[in-house]
Amino acid sequence: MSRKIWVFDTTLRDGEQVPGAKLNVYEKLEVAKQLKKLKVDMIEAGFPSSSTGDFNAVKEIAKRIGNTDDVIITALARAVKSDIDAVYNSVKYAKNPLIHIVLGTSDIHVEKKFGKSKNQILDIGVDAVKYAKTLLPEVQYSTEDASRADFEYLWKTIEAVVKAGATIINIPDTVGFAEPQEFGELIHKINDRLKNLNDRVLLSVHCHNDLGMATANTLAAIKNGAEKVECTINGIGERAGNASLEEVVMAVHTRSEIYQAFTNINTKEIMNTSRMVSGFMGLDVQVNKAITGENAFAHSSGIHQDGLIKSRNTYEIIDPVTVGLDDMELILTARSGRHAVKTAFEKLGMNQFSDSEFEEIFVDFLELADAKKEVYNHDLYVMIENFYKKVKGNNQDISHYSNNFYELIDLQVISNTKFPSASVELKKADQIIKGTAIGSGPIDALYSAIMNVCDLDMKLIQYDIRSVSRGKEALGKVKIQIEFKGEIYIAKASDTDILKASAYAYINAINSIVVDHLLPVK
Ligand SMILES: CC(=O)SCCNC(=O)CCNC(=O)[C@H](O)C(C)(C)COP(=O)(O)OP(=O)(O)OC[C@H]1O[C@@H](n2cnc3c(N)ncnc32)[C@H](O)[C@@H]1OP(=O)(O)O
Ligand SMILES: CC(C)C(=O)C(=O)O
Ligand SMILES: [Mg+2]
Repeated sequence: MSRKIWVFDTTLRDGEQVPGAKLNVYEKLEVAKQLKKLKVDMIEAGFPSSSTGDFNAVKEIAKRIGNTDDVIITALARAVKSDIDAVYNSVKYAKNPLIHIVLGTSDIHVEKKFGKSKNQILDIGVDAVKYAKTLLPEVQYSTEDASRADFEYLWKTIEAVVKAGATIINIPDTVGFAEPQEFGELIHKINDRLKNLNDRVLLSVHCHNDLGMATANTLAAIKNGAEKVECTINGIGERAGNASLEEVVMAVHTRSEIYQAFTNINTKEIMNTSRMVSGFMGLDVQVNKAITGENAFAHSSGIHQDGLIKSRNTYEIIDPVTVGLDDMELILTARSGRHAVKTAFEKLGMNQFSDSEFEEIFVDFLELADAKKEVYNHDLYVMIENFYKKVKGNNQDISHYSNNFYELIDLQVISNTKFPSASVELKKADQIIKGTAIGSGPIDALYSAIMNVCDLDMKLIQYDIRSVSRGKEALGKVKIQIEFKGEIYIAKASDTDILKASAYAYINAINSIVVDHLLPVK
């Protein structure tokens, strides 16, 4: 029988422990609002005793996001009265508040961190739970560093805090030391004893990714009786991060026959949540990251693209729509094969060529792809038009399409503190068009100058630049998102000159808009 797995999101507490990822109260509220849309069961909103700012953020989240029955709001406390008071005084505004207490259980923590005996630490933990219970009925106890603790002491702690009133027992693999088989066995043993002791207490896990096994350990725990999992969006968190929410949830969703479980998560909100967290925290998502990485649903090699065109399940185990994307992406590169290229032409309504003509076009395609890395739809128009010009003397219907695209001829950008300015020269059909602009910075000036030339009402909503190689000749890779008439256009370009890369990316986006909205009717 399928059972529910409770999803506890700690992006705003463990996730926020990432250096530089600190959010202000407004950003925390926005993320919490989005987590509610994602339908997580519990939100750990912060560590209220750490600063007045965090106390206020937790309080606002409790008031504004915790005001309905469908979400539990919690925050973390040490086994210290003032920390517990801070949690209580901030989460108490929620409809369903929970106090979360953490205290070490391994010999290393007990002896080295606290310099106390095991019995002393046990008493501190029990007293903390008893005190928290005088404030709220729901109390979670985290046995920090449980995976490195002596098992009988760990169990003695669990038994004592459950008797003191803890309603959730959380087993953390605090330093990501556990291995899936071993962690599964640990959870199995605890689950067995816990169900005999008090079957209303929820068994939870919290895994870290130091050896890259946070997701695997969390899933092993689910198989062995864990009822609640602690995760973060994009797997962010202390050091190598936590179990990634999207990976755990999509594994349970995709392989439910193995886990015999389900979660309440609205998977269609996964990408929105990932992008918001990455944007606010300034933490890029690794391109090949499972589920939320830029390439997770992008296919670029010919054999895969051919398989996908014939039947999507050849290389696709999750429909991208399930996680909130529009569709899979077939990226045309020099590794693409004939099936993918032909399909791309067909999608643009260009399939009037014979097989032998296509072979010639495909040679041109490979030449362009080798030079340009990624080939866009507007490149296909230009390519086909050039082909017909070459072989048939420019008398085909489609020959007027490329007259609508823009090409960069030259640019000059002056960056100074007072008036950063740019001038550009673009080509459209046989015309050379020039534009100038000032801006708040060099890229703003450059993009304003191009926009003046193209006269399109579009909005730049994201601009990312990164270096993709080392040294003086390093390539700058620019990725942008543009909004035009409510649609989002993503475009990329790379060049050793970052201003040129920025301009090429912008012009790629503009030409994609032209393909969709401004080409003459076929
Ligand atoms: C595994 C985890 O992720 S745990 C959560 C980690 N998160 C954080 O640390 C949140 C941010 N932290 C902070 O703002 C601060 O460290 C505070 C407010 C918690 C404490 O600040 P300070 O009082 O200045 O103490 P400091 O951080 O230097 O040292 C920690 C103290 O707490 C004690 N402590 C650590 N964990 C616990 C615990 N779970 N229960 C009780 N005491 C604890 C330590 O032994 C040390 O005590 P000592 O001063 O008697 O040696
Ligand atoms: C507070 C606890 C659950 C924690 O973050 C850890 O042990 O990693
Ligand atoms: Mg942690």
